[in-house]
Amino acid sequence: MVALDYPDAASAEALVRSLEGIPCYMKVGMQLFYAAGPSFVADLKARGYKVFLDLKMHDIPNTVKGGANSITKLGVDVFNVHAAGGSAMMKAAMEGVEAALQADAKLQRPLVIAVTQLTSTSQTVLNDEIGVDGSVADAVVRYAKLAHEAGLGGVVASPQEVSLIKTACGASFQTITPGIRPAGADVGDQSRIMTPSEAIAQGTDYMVIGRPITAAANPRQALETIIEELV
Ligand SMILES: O=C(O)c1cc(=O)[nH]c(=O)n1[C@@H]1O[C@H](COP(=O)(O)O)[C@@H](O)[C@H]1O
Repeated sequence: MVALDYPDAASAEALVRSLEGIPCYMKVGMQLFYAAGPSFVADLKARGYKVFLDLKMHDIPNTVKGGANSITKLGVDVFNVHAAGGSAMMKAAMEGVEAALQADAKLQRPLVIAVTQLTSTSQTVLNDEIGVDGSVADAVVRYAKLAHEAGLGGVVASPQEVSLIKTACGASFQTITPGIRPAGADVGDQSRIMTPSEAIAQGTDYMVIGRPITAAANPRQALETIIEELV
């Protein structure tokens, strides 16, 4: 999943074109969605791309239900909420999806996933700033179980936690992992990272990769190199 973290549709479109023909999901996050809106998503879908709409909803259940309803009508393949919103909020998201599907049989069912602990969150930040005791891994697994029980299809976590999540929630519970950094790549603001091949070895279902591709001098070559190293 390629993170299209760009300020406008034109720059994102240039990246999409440069990757033409390589099978990957396009992830539209808040920077691009707030600037380019639903029409950019609709355009990607019309051209046959799989789309992960990463808006990380976290609000009261009724508001998230409405948000999930609107997102489902956009026809995206994957979208996310924050597990920290709790079980009622996550169940409300699923209700919003169901209502949209019942109203329009032509809509596809999106995979709804929950963000556990952001991959930028370190052990120190979790304990000393956020004030959550215990290990990051324990906090991630707790959120994963909550999301699983609420009926979601998977979670966003670091590849470091994939095997623990699969053990706790089952092999078919999907893991979507950012925090991917090829050896020697700039870590930036990420904290819990792994290389693409390490993430695959952990059993991740989807890798989310942004700057290692988008900030490269030749993004297509950067993605092809990552893929070549995996096969
Ligand atoms: O939900 C996400 O996609 C997400 C969750 C998380 O915990 N960490 C995380 O980095 N992301 C997103 O994944 C992408 C990672 O981008 P890079 O760090 O540039 O590879 C960004 O678009 C983030 O918004």
